[in-house]
Amino acid sequence: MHSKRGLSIISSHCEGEAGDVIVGGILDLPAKTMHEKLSRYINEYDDLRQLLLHEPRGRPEMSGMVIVPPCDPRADAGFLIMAPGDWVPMSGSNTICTTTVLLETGMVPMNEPSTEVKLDTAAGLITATAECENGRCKSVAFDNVPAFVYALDKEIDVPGVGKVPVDIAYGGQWYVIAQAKDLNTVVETSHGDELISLGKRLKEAVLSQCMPTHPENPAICGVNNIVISQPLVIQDGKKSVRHTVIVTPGRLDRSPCGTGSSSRLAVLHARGLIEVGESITFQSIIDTKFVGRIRGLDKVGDYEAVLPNIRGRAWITGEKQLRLDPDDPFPTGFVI
Ligand SMILES: O=C(O)[C@H]1NCC[C@@H]1O
Repeated sequence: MHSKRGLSIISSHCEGEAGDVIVGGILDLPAKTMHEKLSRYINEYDDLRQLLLHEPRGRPEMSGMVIVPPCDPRADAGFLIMAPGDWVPMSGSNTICTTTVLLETGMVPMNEPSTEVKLDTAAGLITATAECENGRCKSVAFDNVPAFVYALDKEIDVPGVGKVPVDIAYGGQWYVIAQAKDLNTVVETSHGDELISLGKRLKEAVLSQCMPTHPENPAICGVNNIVISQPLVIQDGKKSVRHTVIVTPGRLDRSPCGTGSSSRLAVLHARGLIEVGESITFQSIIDTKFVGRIRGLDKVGDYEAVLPNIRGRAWITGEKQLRLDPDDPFPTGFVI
């Protein structure tokens, strides 16, 4: 076997959402901040993202993480997130996958019954706490970066639907949140193609009207993904909401989406629907769950922000050595 490139990968999934964690075969690109490091990887290693995530090696329904040295001295490790459409500053399901891989492979020492792991990301420092038993992570809860609302009830003209109110919020990535009933749809897998098409149209329509921009880092701007939601339900005093997230360039998140759920915590708090310390269950389109909680309040620039905590579980699914044959006609894969 002759290879031009090789990557060592531990594969995993978090609540159904696949995340491949690259543990070897890619060198660090030193930088002062993780966001600068992310920019260097985008400029110098985007071929590796395409190699891993595009067909025939990858598929749109997965992400890839690169473990790198952190820039913040408080962190145990850094990681950068490759999505099928681009690189993103933060991801919830992938934080849970990465924490699980770091602890279950011994890259970060595991302590039972719980281990705290500090992870440096391009969005900021994340603290993950894993409940550990017999060498395994039984759950991972992470303190996300502050989440805040950019707009509530913004009227958007969606082609083929008409005017619908949407919320726009940041939770580590930028989200547009719409109600399924306003789009004449339901959050069910049988409506998958329709949900993806609506998500793409919504994203384009929002971007033609505004450009959400992070006040502390203007490079974090635009719209990453779309949340389409069923109404919030209160049963026996417990709050839950079923939603799906249309991830760029157009596929459904299998998990309840940690950054999307964080952005929803900011919106729910702004609407007076959830208090600090209260929990809410976010349910994905395949019925998997994250538990979200607001652990406190903060400010980001002039925006009132909430401090989200998101809990879920990941499982390691295998190990692989990805190779690039010098004669392979698809060194950066292909997208259909
Ligand atoms: O949990 C999340 O934040 C995400 N899952 C895949 C797409 C998003 O990054």
